[in-house]
Amino acid sequence: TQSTFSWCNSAEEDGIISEFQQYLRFPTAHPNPNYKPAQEFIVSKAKSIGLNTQLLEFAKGKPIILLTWTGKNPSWPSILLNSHLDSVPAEPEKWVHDPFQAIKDIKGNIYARGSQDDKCIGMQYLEAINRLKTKGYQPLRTVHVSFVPDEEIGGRDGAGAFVSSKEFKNLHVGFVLDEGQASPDENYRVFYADRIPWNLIIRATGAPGHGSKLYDNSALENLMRSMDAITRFRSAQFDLVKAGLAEPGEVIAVNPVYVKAGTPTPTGFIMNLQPSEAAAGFDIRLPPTADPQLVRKRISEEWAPAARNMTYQILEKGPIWDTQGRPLLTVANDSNPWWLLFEQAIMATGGKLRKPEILASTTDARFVREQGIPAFGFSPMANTPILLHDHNEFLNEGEYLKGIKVYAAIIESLSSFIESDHSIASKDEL
Ligand SMILES: CSCC[C@H](NC=O)C(=O)O
Ligand SMILES: [Zn+2]
Ligand SMILES: [Zn+2]
Repeated sequence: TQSTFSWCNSAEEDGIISEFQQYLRFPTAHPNPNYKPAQEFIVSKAKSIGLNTQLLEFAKGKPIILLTWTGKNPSWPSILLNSHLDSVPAEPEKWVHDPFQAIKDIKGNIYARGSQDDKCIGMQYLEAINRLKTKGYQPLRTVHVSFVPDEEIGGRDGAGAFVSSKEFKNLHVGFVLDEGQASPDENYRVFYADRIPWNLIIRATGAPGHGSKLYDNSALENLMRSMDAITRFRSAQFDLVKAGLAEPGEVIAVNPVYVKAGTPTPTGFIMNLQPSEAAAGFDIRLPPTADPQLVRKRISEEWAPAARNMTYQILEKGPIWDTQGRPLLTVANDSNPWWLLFEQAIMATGGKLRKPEILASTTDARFVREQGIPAFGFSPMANTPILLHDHNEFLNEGEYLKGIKVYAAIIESLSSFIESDHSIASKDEL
C-alpha cells in the first residue's frame, strides 16, 4: 500500500507505529510507575538515531532522560522538547481494550493509557528528529529532549528538580515545548499558560446534638453554608464559560473532591447524632490573570470564616507570578519570535491552529516559565476527542504520523532561528 507521507514507505510507518505501541505498553502508570524498562527503551531508541544520552536522578527510582542533538552553534540558547514518562492509572475492566496493551483497532485507533497524555509526543519528538537527521538537516541551535517522571503527581521530583538544577542551567535553554491537549476539530491547540492548582481544605466545628434538634452553628450547618457560597462562586465562573464570555482556562475553577463528617459504624453512620466536626477538600485552579490575594480574602471571609467556627488550609502548588511579579505566561503573538516560528512551521505543513489558550489543568511547563523561559504546550492531535485521564484514551495512527511531520517542521524552524538578523522576515520570503 501507498504511504500517507512522501517521506516514508508503509513498512517504515508500520515500524514507527509499532514502536509507539511498545512505549505505551511500559507500566509507568501511578501509583507504582516502573520507569526502568521505559527508560531503557527510550535510551536505546535515542542511541539508534545518534543522540547523546544522559541520565539524571534527583529522587531515587525517578530518572530524567536527557537527549541531545548538538547544533552548529552550541553557545546559542537551545531548544528543549519535554514530555513525561508517567501516566495516571486506568481501570482496565471499564475500557473496550486493555489500557496497557496498546491495541490498534480496525480504524487505526490505538487504545492505551498515555496515548494522548503524553507518550505520543515523546516518541514523536524522536521520530521527527530521526526524520530530519535522515534528510541531512543540521540544526544551528542545540536541541534537547527530556523525558521526566512524576508529572501526574506534581512534578517536584521530576521537572521541578530538573529545571532548578545546575545541569539544566548548563543547557542554556531558550525555548521549550511541552504537552498540550487534543482538539476535537481540525485545528490544533496551543497553550501559553497553565492554571496553577491550590488545594483547599475547610474545616468546621460546632456543638454536637440530637439528630432531631434544629439548632444554630452545628459543624455541618456551618460547612453547608460554605458549600453554598462556594457553589455560587463556582456557578458564576462556569456561567462565563457557558455564555462564551471566557474560555475554560480563563476562569477560576473550584471543585469539591471530598467531604468528611459523621460518626461511622461498621455498616454506615450514626444517624441521630449531629457531628461536632466536618471538613471538605477542593481542587482550585487559578489562571495567571487571577489575583491570588482576592481569592485568599474570599476564602477567609466567605468560605471559611472564623465567625462560623471555621478554619482552613491552602496548599499552593506553585506561584501565579514569576519572580518579577509578572503573570506566569508566554507571550503568544508576533512580538515573540518563537511564536512566529512555531506558527509558521505549523502552517507550512498545512496544519491549522486555534487561538492560543490557557490550559485548564497544569503541566511541567510552569516550572520552565517560573525560570523566565518561554514555553508552549502543544500536542499535535487534531480531529481527536479529548480523552486524557478518561476511559478508552486513544490516538489514531494517522494523526500520530501527521504529528511527526508537524514536529519535524517545528524543530527545523526553531533550531535554525538566527536571532536579531531579520531571520523571521527572510523566513516569510522562503
Ligand atoms: C499539582 S500539579 C498536578 C499536575 C496535574 N497534571 C496533569 O493532569 C494536574 O492535576 O493538572
Ligand atoms: Zn500530561
Ligand atoms: Zn495527565
